[in-house]
Amino acid sequence: MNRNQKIQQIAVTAAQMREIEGRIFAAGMPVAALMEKVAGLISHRIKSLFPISSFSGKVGVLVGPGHNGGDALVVARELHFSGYQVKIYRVFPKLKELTAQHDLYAQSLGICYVNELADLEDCELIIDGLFGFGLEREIKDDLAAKINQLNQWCKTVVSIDLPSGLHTDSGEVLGTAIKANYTLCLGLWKLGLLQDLALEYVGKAELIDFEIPLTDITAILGEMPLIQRVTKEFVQQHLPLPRPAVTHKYKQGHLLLICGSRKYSGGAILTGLGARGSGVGMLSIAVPESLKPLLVSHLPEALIIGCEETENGAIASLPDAVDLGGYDAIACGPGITTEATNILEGILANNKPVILDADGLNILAQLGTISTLKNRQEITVLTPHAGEFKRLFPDIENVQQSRVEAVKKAAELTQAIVLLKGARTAIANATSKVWIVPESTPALARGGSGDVLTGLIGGLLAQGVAANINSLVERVVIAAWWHAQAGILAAKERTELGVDAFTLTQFLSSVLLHHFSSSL
Ligand SMILES: NC(=O)C1=CN([C@@H]2O[C@H](COP(=O)(O)OP(=O)(O)OC[C@H]3O[C@@H](n4cnc5c(N)ncnc54)[C@H](O)[C@@H]3O)[C@@H](O)[C@H]2O)[C@@H](O)CC1
Ligand SMILES: Nc1ncnc2c1ncn2[C@@H]1O[C@H](COP(=O)(O)OP(=O)(O)O)[C@@H](O)[C@H]1O
Ligand SMILES: [K+]
Repeated sequence: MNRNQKIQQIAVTAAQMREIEGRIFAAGMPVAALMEKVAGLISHRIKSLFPISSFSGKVGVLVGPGHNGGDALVVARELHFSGYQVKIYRVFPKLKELTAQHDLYAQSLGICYVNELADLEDCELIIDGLFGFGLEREIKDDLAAKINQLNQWCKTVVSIDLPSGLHTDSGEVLGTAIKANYTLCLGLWKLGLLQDLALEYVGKAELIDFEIPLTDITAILGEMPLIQRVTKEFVQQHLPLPRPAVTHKYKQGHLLLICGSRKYSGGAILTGLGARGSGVGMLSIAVPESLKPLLVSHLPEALIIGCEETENGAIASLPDAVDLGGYDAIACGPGITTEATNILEGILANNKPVILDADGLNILAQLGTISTLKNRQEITVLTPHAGEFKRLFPDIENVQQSRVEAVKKAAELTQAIVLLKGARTAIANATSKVWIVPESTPALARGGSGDVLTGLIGGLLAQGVAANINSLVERVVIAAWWHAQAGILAAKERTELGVDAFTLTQFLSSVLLHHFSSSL
């Protein structure tokens, strides 16, 4: 794996970034030299994103009191030298020493300084250098009002490091925050940029690599950082590809899906199609007897097991002939309704990897037996969205404000793999490792797309079990990435409104062709 691939996998908190920078400075790198280097890279990127020939060249630069403001002043100077018409708006009279020096120099060059935010209204491009990872307190009063005013303007805004006002770790808005079109994140991805709460503010985000030595990164984060961004390279490493030349269907995993009811029949089909997309060797689907013809017509390759039904058309029991021990993995939940309680108890008592979603999770919450999950010998995967998560873990607070912390706690509590769905899905296991899927699309915010994910996870897990892979969490992680990428590809072809769950299943193999065709 090359340097870029390695650093793309890392996400850091403000405290970790400070420690990493501290090592660089302690090793002798002058702070001023680093600022010059970093801001040089930022200027270069801004010049290529917004060539002076492509607009009026009028740029407003917001300067805060710390080194984020220092970066902004160096950028202002470089853009000025390149012919842009730069106006600097310094928001605070008091500046950190290095920032103050750049401020003096910019003044000496005759760069225009303005006294009011309103004086930047004729600028087409705004550079946000108010706060970076040093923001400690809420933004209030006058400054908050100015940021809100700026957000009302239809300007292109580039934020340095992160949009000013966002909490570096949680992505929470501290009072108010700048809505950026671009965020140029410096050195290493800040965790907050990967949180649902931040997304409305971040715009397109990219990493500006200023060559932090890998030794300094590993000294603080370890060889395997506890929080990882899921990258294409990671996925490629863990996909069940290429298949062994000599194999047969049972060696490629046998997955049992337990899903559907008279009321929710489509969920069973979508879960089945998600599993189909995984390439799993054998697929069995247990549904209420009356759904059998429907399932056979949609998934002719699957073994459809008709089950006795309750009066309301939910699965009452699995046929005696079904031996749960005969499957590599069992996924249960989509559309089963909360009547199927005994089914859930049965599969949890069985020692096979289990994936629980939707009503499977709701039953678990009703039973109040979440704490018994930690006694299971085999892995359990829980895939809640935020609502299901709150029902399952009522004692874990602030789920949306602190998704990474929440998912970590849930995994510790249950010793399960917990996947918290969202715009930036986060997955944790009992060793406190967290993976975040850094790219997705709101096109997926539609009924049924979660069912597809359950089937995909199930199929990848079953293949992993059949292949005797000793760590299976990666299979869950790659399923979440694959699912999100299918949404992205489908949205590119069909627009964000064109990605119904069935369509999503049709894009699963396109993802592999799109990203990995050279090695398939
Ligand atoms: N040292 C360097 O040369 C480098 C600097 N970088 C830049 O430096 C930034 C971090 O710099 P700093 O540690 O100076 O922090 P910031 O520039 O993010 O801001 C900290 C300053 O803002 C003040 N402050 C915090 N919250 C406030 C609030 N709500 N209202 C008013 N004032 C508030 C603090 O007292 C402090 O003076 C990074 O985000 C990045 O832009 C690095 O990325 C690259 C290397
Ligand atoms: N705004 C969004 N951006 C990206 N992905 C989203 C967004 N909203 C939902 N998703 C994804 O869509 C899926 C929805 O799953 P879920 O809520 O279980 O729906 P359902 O039960 O109807 O299938 C999840 O994988 C989730 O991560
Ligand atoms: K900023």
